[in-house]
Amino acid sequence: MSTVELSGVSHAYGRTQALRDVSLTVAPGEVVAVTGPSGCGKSTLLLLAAGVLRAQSGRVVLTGTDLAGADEAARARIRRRSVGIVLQFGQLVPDLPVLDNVALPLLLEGHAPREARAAAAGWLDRVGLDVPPTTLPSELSGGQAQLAAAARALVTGPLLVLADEPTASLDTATGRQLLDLLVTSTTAAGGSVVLVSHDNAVAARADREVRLRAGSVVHEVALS
Ligand SMILES: Nc1ncnc2c1ncn2[C@@H]1O[C@H](COP(=O)(O)OP(=O)(O)OP(=O)(O)O)[C@@H](O)[C@H]1O
Repeated sequence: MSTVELSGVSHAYGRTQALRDVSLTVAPGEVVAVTGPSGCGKSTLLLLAAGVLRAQSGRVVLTGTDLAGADEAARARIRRRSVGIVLQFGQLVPDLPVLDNVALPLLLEGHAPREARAAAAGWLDRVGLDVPPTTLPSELSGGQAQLAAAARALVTGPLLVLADEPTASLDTATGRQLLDLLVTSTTAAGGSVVLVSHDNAVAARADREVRLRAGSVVHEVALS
């Protein structure tokens, strides 16, 4: 079973056709880089794969479930269980201390608060975010927020990590370390990673590169 499979997916925002007839299958353990110029549809592809956006045509099957037949609550459940998402600007819950932000996916899955916070503290440590656990997202730098978002994405041990420019706000060395952690911790457990990036160093970390232009796949190349 593929981790995620998009078949002939198209998506428009009003009159802007963001994706046209895109197909992409990501196998267990595979790392795929989605590249291409600004506005070519990379983020839209990621949001469709996560079931955040609903495909207007075509099919998205996420960890064996056809999302077309899943309502918003069911899609949120699959996402919580199987997907870790790192977006460009962290997108943490503003009112929650950073430790609770990272623990949140486990708390929503019914884990005991103590256990969830201990796991969250472990991931904050692994991503290298050294701030007091009561720090609020507004007190973090952009790079620190990105590290916290990565910890939150990894805390559940997801089958699929979707990362949109995950190293954009980080210095080169920290970015490389975070990328290594995202890839090795996910693939070691048989999970897959889809990385959206402009950065060639990020794309080079993938097994396969899928290049988009104006909403279509224009190039696909195996990197290793
Ligand atoms: N919420 C939205 N409402 C309207 N148009 C949108 C929305 N999100 C994206 N678009 C448009 O859809 C197209 C694809 O956008 P998308 O964000 O997927 O591209 P991208 O490749 O991720 O860009 P970037 O590299 O700049 O982040 C663009 O033309 C963009 O302007």
